Amino acid sequence: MRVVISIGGSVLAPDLDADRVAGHAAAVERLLDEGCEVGAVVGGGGTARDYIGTARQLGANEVQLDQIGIDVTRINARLLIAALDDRAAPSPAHEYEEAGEALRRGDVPVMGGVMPGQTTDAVAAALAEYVDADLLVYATSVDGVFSADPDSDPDAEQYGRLTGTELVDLVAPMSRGAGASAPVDLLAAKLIERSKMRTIVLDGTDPERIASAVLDGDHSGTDVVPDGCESAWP
Ligand SMILES: Nc1ncnc2c1ncn2[C@@H]1O[C@H](COP(=O)(O)OP(=O)(O)OP(=O)(O)O)[C@@H](O)[C@H]1O
Ligand SMILES: O=c1ccn([C@@H]2O[C@H](COP(=O)(O)O)[C@@H](O)[C@H]2O)c(=O)[nH]1
Repeated sequence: MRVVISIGGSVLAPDLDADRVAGHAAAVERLLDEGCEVGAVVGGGGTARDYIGTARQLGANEVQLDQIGIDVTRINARLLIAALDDRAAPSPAHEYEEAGEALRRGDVPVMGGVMPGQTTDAVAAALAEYVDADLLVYATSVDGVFSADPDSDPDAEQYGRLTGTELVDLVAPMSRGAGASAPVDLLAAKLIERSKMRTIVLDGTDPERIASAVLDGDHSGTDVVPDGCESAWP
């Protein structure tokens, strides 16, 4: 199975804890040992938001803020690369072709951001489409997609399953400024919708959950399925 895993910065590096990063690398290595091909995309988390917030106060425009965010995602990507050692390509891929070549060589390509105006959610969706992945997993800080932000609305209800179009409709009204938070960004949702990519959004704070979802289909997050698909898996 070929899988792309998007690891939120708030999941991989809410602080600088080597054991946490090593745990995520170990989950990726377990997938490799089970015969999966893995591509990884890493987000910027709270560190990116802190830098973006400070630069916004200094008058930076949104593209400049996005560029700062991209730099932080690439630093976080380097942490995962360090933990994966010789199983990863040695530096974060800046382009999908570069990532695809690493995957063909048998290395794990690790990407951060690539261009302003989006988040690493979209990078992961584009990489998954580019490499014809069988599965895309978003490991984020909440267990799936909810009817409202579960961090601020106690009545938010989790969706067990959504179609690509339902996901697009849900995230379309959400903020798109640099550093914004959403289960996935709008471009990612549109790429998932058009590629009919089998996608899971789950709580990835325990990296073993990511491995279980990929290897056993065992998770408690949200499945995103192609439009018109009645069952969880096409
Ligand atoms: N409808 C919703 N369903 C799920 N999460 C939502 C929703 N609306 C807002 N969110 C927020 O989205 C956040 C997850 O996205 P966020 O981009 O902040 O983190 P991430 O995926 O770990 O990536 P990173 O921290 O790198 O940006 C959750 O913490 C949650 O508060
Ligand atoms: O391709 C990209 C990826 C990211 N950004 C900017 O970085 C921050 C942090 O990324 P997250 O994926 O949200 O952790 C994001 O909010 C964007 O401002 C980008 O511009 N392009």
